[in-house]
Amino acid sequence: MNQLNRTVSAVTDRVIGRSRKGRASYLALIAAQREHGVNRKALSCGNIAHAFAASGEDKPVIRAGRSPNIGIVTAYNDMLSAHQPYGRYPEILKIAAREVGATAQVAGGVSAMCDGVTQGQSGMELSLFSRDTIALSTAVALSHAMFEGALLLGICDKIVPGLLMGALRFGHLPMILVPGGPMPSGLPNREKARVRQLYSEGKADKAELLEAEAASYHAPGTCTFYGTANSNQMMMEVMGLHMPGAAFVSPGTRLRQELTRAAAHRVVAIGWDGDDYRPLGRCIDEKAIVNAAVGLLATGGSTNHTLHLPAIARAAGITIDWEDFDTLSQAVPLITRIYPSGSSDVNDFHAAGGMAFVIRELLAAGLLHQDVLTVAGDDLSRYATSPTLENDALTWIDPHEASRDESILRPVGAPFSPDGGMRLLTGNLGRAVIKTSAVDTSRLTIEAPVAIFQDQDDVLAAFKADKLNRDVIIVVRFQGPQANGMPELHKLTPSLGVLQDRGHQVALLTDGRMSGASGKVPSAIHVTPEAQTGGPIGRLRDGDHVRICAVRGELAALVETAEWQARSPELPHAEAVGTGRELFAFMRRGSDGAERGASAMLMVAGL
Ligand SMILES: O=C(O)[C@H](O)[C@@H](O)[C@H](O)[C@H](O)COP(=O)(O)O
Ligand code: SF4
Repeated sequence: MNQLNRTVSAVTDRVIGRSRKGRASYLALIAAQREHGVNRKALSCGNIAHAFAASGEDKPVIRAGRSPNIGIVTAYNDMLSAHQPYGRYPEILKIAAREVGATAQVAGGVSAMCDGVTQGQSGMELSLFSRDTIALSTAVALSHAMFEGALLLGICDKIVPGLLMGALRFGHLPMILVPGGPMPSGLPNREKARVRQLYSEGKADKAELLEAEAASYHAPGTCTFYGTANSNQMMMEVMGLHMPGAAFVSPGTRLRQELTRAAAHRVVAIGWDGDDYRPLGRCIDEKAIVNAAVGLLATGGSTNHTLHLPAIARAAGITIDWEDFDTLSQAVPLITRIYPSGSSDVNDFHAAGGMAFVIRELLAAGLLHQDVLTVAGDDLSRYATSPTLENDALTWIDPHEASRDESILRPVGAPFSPDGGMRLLTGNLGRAVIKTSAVDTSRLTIEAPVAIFQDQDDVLAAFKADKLNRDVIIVVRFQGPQANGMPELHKLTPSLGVLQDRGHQVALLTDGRMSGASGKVPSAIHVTPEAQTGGPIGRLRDGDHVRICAVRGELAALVETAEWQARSPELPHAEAVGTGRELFAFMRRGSDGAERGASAMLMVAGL
């Protein structure tokens, strides 16, 4: 085992120290759940009869109660191309469970929003809190207590974080995440983005734009850019919660089917009464959380995980913050370039060596904890191998060196960038996050006058009216969790990209979010405290000069101190209604700050 990198070790110790109390009570909870919780043996005859009434050919086995019964929590729907393949998974998993003398039942379904369908629409204001809704639905599913293990079917943005946040509260159960894989590559992401920029300038019409979009998003499977969904898949590998190498194998292939089948077999093998019991709550410990952050930084993953990883960690009694990301970022090199940080997509990445290469490189450099509890074993190097079929049987091999493409994957010793490009910004405007891996190095410091907006549509109107054709920092505020649910403002990307391509110094400053697919325009996002709670971003006035510097980690309003202190922030905005937003008012009002993960559910639960 390689010597652990000093920074990774120090951050891990910091996280362990900070989490000591929370983690101890969490481990006590899951131990108590296992010993005295409501488990199948504690259910009444009536409870169990209701549970197996419709179980068909599995009824005698479930009724006898002597074989493991696996709960399937599924995020299937037809809105997410990534989740569409899940429609057939319950049947596949039930058959696979029977092959090892077990049974499986769908414990429950969870909601799943496609952020691509809601991007730029009012539905996006439900997106972040759909994560906690998924966590709540996961708890409802598992509260049937009929299960000695669970399989979690989820891939996209808020779904994996939500599934884990809910499932961790049943962390005494062994669980495996079961992915579906990326859609085949269509129109390259860069070409799609080019047509979008042309359309935003009126140089392409709606028919051309729809043609490009439909050629890019064209089949079942996850979108092929490296956004939050595919960052989730990377994280599940480095946290050891998938079957090794399952992340980016294509849907509808024999290998995908065998990996899905193997997950059902494996969750039984690591189950309740076996001698290889691997409960989820022990797999997700401080080392796994730090490994997830390292994987995110090394691959240029989605900024959304600076919200989701703290939230997942809290559900396991662990606290990680933006200082930890920032410190790790200075020690973890960027070793992959996948759109928006490069021109290749996840299929190219997978074909070039993919996660097996990344994990092998990071382990060899001591940047990942190797001695971790995973669903596949006690050594993360299991995930530095690639699944394949040999004589029709699933096996794992060392990744082929030959396929490595230096434009996509680099060794730790010769990275694309010496740092992971996820920085913490601090200053008199509060704290924010900026991702630099997709930003040209000439744009890491932007100092310009601000143009203040309360809504992304107002920005687009100003752009169309040619009012932004200059050096400018676009401020979109009242976009935080308590204001309107902290939507992604990714719809701004094409227009801001046009301004940047015209040679202007352009940046975005917001208490909202960006998509994991956003990239080239420097954006200081997740500003906390948010405007809605009186945060200093609310004091900015049109024309103020602001400096955003990702090199020094600075976020500063260049306003004379006395003047700055004398200003009062803009008053909180009225809450929107429509598209169900009023139903999420309790989550907005109870939400804590972005750096804690923006969750009323966790905050009120005292987690
Ligand atoms: O964080 C993310 O990765 C995004 O939320 C992503 O899931 C979303 O779907 C984008 O909106 C897709 O990109 P386009 O909107 O550019 O198609
Ligand atoms: S990656 Fe985004 S756009 Fe694609 S299916 Fe998932 S949520 Fe929808």
